[in-house]
Amino acid sequence: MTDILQTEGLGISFGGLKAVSNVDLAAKANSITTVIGPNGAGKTTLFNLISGALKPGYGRVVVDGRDVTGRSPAELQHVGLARSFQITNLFFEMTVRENLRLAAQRLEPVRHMLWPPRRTDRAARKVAELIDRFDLAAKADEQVGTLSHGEQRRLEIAMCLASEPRVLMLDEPTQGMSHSDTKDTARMIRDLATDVSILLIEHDIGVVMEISDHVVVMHQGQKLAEGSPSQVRADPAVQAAYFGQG
Ligand SMILES: Nc1ncnc2c1ncn2[C@@H]1O[C@H](COP(=O)(O)OP(=O)(O)OP(=O)(O)O)[C@@H](O)[C@H]1O
Repeated sequence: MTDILQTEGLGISFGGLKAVSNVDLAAKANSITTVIGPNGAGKTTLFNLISGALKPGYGRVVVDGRDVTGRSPAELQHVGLARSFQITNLFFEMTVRENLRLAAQRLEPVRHMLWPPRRTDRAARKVAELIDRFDLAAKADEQVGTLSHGEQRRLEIAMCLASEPRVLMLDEPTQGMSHSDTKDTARMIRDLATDVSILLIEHDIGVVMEISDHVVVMHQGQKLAEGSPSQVRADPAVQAAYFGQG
């Protein structure tokens, strides 16, 4: 399998703090790569560096063989990298279908936007597919503000997929969810990896162990270990830095 996303010696410091220090990461196509680590380990900062929210101090970000270091989130969307910002991208007074329709809009060639009879085809198909895939049919015409927290989180992920990215970054997708919503969301994320490569930050170790193909452990800004879920779990350095905490 080829690497769809790589970081090479990536890092940034805030004053004297090495928040992310010289991190090499490689995510395989159509797999789930999960970044774990204790609070303050540098996971979110690493995501910010990859997704263009922060400019790296040094190092490179490569998506599908292209150097995209320092590009803006909008530019990265064009090379197929999308990041879910939890529920902050949702329009709460619009329906689920309308939210998805807006997110799918960029699938339409510009000439179709100017020619109404052809306009809806591809985006409408995508919206229908996402409603089905994310179990949102019963809520499709409800205002987003009336949905449960778990449904809103699922919709946010669905909206990221509307633009058909090749890499999807999810930052703690099960945070604040009930046990049953967590299980459903984990299953959906696992299913998604058949068509999109997923880079995940996840605190729920049960979810990490169940759905990850590859786990990268961060500690004090550095990559401490990586491997399969069971390899990482058995690593004494990881146990001391992370699992040993609980
Ligand atoms: N903009 C910033 N300015 C200064 N320090 C920062 C900034 N962003 C993050 N940090 C610091 O960098 C370190 C790494 O933070 P980061 O949020 O990346 O960790 P994390 O692993 O995502 O933690 P958590 O699991 O608690 O979300 C922390 O010490 C944090 O205080």
